Amino acid sequence: MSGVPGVDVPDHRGRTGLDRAGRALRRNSDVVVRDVELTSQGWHVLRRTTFDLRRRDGCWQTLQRETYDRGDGATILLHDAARSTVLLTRQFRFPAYVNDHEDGMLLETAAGLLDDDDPETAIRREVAEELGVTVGPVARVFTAYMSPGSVTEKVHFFAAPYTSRDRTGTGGGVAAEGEDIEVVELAFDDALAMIADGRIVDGKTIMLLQWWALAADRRPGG
Ligand SMILES: Nc1nc2c(ncn2[C@@H]2O[C@H](COP(=O)(O)OP(=O)(O)O[C@H]3O[C@H](CO)[C@@H](O)[C@H](O)[C@@H]3O)[C@@H](O)[C@H]2O)c(=O)[nH]1
Ligand SMILES: [Mg+2]
Repeated sequence: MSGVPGVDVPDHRGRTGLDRAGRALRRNSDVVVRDVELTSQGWHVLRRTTFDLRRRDGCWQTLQRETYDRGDGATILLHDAARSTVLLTRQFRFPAYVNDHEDGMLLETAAGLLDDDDPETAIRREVAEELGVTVGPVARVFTAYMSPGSVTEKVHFFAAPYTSRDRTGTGGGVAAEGEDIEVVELAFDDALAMIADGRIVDGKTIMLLQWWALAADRRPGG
């Protein structure tokens, strides 16, 4: 078959070859990729991959798995150790709203997709766009697959100090892309309490706040 958007002719975002991801993988001799089908190329890409997997008892089995590919992302915890505050975002998230969240308004650390940037460049861009903050040095914290059974995305986690002087813009996100982001400053202890009582329910945000709590003993004046 030819003339398939995203496969051999450009789709609405100019992409081709979207069915090729994974075909050449050889790193694991217990895995043989048989086929990759493009099942959807909307904003992001959904594939169905058929592969053989050698089980631990040596028997081979054939599996099909759907994989959602939206690229990699980055996120950052902005903290003011002197005032014991953190700077977060609040915005509407439809996937949470459609899955039981009361109003879909989620508190999160600033985050975004890398697009074509390296993780540090991307997170500086997102912090400026979403929080209106110009950050100095950022520290790499860790990198994590957030939903490895179905989503390819790796998220690069960062942390950086901020002060009120670094709040050089208003933030809010890119209105032309439909973003409407409230900048929310919280006392760190309140943020931890909000994890416990369910007012903070975003995974990356919980990870970074708990990392910051665990690191307290190692901080000057911690
Ligand atoms: N039209 C359209 N635009 C979309 C769509 N999906 C994403 N976008 C555009 O892509 C932008 C994504 O904004 P980012 O700031 O780059 O990403 P994010 O949604 O805030 O953060 C994502 O990345 C984090 C880290 O990787 C994730 O942790 C978080 O869950 C989230 O998915 C949106 O503002 C929007 O313009 C879509 O289906 N349709
Ligand atoms: Mg974002």
